[in-house]
Amino acid sequence: MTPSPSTGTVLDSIIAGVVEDMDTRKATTPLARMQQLAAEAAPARNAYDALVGGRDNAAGVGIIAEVKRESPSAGPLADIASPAELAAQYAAGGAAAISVLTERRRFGGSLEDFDAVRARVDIPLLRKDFTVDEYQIYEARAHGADLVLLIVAALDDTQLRDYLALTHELGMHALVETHTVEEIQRAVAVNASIVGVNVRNLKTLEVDTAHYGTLAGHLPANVVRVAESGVKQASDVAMYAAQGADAVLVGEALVKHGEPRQAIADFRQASRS
Ligand SMILES: O=C(O)c1ccccc1NCC(=O)[C@H](O)[C@H](O)COP(=O)(O)O
Repeated sequence: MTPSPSTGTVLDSIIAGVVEDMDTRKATTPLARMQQLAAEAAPARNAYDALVGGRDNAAGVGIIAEVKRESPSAGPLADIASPAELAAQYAAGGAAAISVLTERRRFGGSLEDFDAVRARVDIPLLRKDFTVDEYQIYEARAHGADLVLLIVAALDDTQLRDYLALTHELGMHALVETHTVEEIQRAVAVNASIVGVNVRNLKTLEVDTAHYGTLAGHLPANVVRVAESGVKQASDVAMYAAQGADAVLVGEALVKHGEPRQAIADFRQASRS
């Protein structure tokens, strides 16, 4: 059975704004032109390989380090004068990939931030947005993304399958984000290869780091397992790694940290057992 798409009020309101903004961009750059730009972009980097490296315990868990200016739950997080410089610090600290929020209204992100980061670092980049239309997937590729976010709660099964197929067709991977056992089952049913469990409930914004451990047993061994959100310190990363996470997505703790490069090195070190 295909559950109805997002019912959470926060998620619904974010998506409504995302669609309005996307329609404005479509008026400037129609789908056909965006498809052409995507086809002309340099080939995507292999984000799957970069993240599966987190299974090598000697290297420590993979860190997906996020460029996040603000959020619906916390408001303004950090005055990021140069997303490119922050990303360079992340890469120097050993991040496996970088996530750049491009949603404007609630996260203060933009494709300009994404472009600045893309121009500066050569590791896989996640275009972190609320994907609800194929246009955004072509757009991500046109801007040099290697990875897009597909939130299961925001998509019906047909969209999930089609958007994952398009992502792969364009040479990218998708981080398929879940929050419940049923959503994991839906992700697995479409053969998602990278599955995230977000410990932040996007309907209530409640964060419970114990939630990853509750769901981890439902993640098949053949997918790259990503624990998302809630990291405050290195011990949180160590906990996710001990529960089988191959990679951990960290936003707030890194953008608020005075030394993000060192923080990532510490996170990776803490996850080695
Ligand atoms: O961060 C939020 O408040 C938020 C609200 C509604 C939808 C999504 C939201 N965040 C997206 C994320 O999942 C996080 O940016 C990411 O996992 C990093 O989380 P954190 O390390 O807790 O900043």
